[in-house]
Amino acid sequence: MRYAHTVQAVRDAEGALMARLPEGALMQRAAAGLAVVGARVLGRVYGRRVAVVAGSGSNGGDALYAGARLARRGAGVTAVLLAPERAHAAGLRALLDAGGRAVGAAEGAAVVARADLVYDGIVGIGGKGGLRAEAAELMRAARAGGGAVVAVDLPSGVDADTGEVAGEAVRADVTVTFGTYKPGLLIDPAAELAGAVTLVGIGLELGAPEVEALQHADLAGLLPRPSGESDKYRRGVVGVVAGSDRYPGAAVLAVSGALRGGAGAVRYVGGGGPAVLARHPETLVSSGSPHEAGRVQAWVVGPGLGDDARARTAVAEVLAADVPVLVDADGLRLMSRDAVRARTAATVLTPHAGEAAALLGRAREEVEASRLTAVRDLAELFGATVLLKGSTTLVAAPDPAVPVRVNPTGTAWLATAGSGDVLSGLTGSLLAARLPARDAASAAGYLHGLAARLTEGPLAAMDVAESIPEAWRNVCGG
Ligand SMILES: NC(=O)C1=CN([C@@H]2O[C@H](COP(=O)(O)OP(=O)(O)OC[C@H]3O[C@@H](n4cnc5c(N)ncnc54)[C@H](O)[C@@H]3O)[C@@H](O)[C@H]2O)[C@@H](O)CC1
Ligand SMILES: [K+]
Repeated sequence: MRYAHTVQAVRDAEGALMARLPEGALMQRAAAGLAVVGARVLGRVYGRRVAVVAGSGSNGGDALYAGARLARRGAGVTAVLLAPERAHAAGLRALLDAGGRAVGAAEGAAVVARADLVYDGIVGIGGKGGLRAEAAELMRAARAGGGAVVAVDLPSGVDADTGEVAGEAVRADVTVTFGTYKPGLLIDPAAELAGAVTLVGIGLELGAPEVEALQHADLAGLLPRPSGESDKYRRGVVGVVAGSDRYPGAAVLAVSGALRGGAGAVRYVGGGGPAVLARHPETLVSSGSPHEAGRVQAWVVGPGLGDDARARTAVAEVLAADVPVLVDADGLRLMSRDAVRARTAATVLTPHAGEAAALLGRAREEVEASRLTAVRDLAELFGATVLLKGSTTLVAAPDPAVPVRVNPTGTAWLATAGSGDVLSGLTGSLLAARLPARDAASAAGYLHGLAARLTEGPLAAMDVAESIPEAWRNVCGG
């Protein structure tokens, strides 16, 4: 698991550790890691040009000490001080002692433009709001110059706790973060600015994370494996209420996701039966109402369902069932909040940003800019597990004390019609296999993103479904 903690949690852990360590020890650990990564980025240190853009806080101090380490190895290091009178005094002294030099911001543009490596030590977890004009201009010159930009702790200008970007922010090639990931390094729009993120341990003892990201090994532990005694009911039967005479494709895609999620059988209910059977003859198809379809251990309702009276009744009926339910797409528009809140079995909602915006009464842009807030608010409002789809897919549990999961897999090619239908079927299948809601949603998001990556390049939604078994093998090793 990869964990991300809030600024407050980092500050608390830092305070506890600093009380036991000699002064400056933590900063030296941070600077050592920063210099190692800088040297790796440079390849050869001796004779290379390094610029250290330093603000007034400890973030600048880390960068100045790292600059001193590289200067001792023969790099030509110049600090560009944004607030010369408030620069980290001991860090600056170390750099000058090691043979580096320092200039003010006015001379900085030429320095960063020529540098092979630029450290962004403008602000770290103490930063508020976007970059100020002078810093923004300097970092634009750095990018135009073509040297590698290495952000110290996080790209300056991004919000560490939320991943929001209020104004201009640094676009880094590499970010070296200390002690733990910060939510902003994992959640867009900020995550996209962080480049490749390296974690440097500094010995912090941290409590519960704010955000976490599953890794391969976590997933292998979560996914169901059939045993010798498994029959279809033990493995779980998932019911899919999706598609319609007009939109049979969504039914086919949701069923194809469900068939590859480890459930023992898939029941399909709705008007898309002939299309489903043509593609997936193993499906148990019926055209009546959900309650007449026979036993299921979980329901998926909504993709391509339309919004007529029959669709509305089907959503209400499924929500009244005492088994886990996933609601997607049209189902999100047709469901009643009271009906969702009244449920005792798990509910999973899987909106994209536009659907989340409609449910919250916010603008879509606001949801995209503040994804962490949006997913938490939705989970609380509906008392449900919410998977918010998008460039960084997030999964929140109704209990705000539970960490939000951010999906580390996926590709921009996934933004294609029907890929959400596959995801809903896959998630429903894992619910039927009795995974808890948050695990089912985050494991499905992971497999779905991995399956898309494995198809390498432009893809159709059915390609994603067909790559799920390979993604599963990739995770579980067979
Ligand atoms: N917390 C920890 O455990 C450790 C922290 N370290 C470093 O210390 C950093 C935090 O240091 P600080 O608390 O001094 O805070 P920062 O260095 O992040 O920034 C605070 C300073 O920047 C100014 N500032 C805030 N927003 C600004 C903006 N938008 N533009 C320009 N200036 C702005 C503030 O007035 C303040 O002077 C971490 O990010 C990390 O780099 C490391 O030395 C290692 C240990
Ligand atoms: K920074």
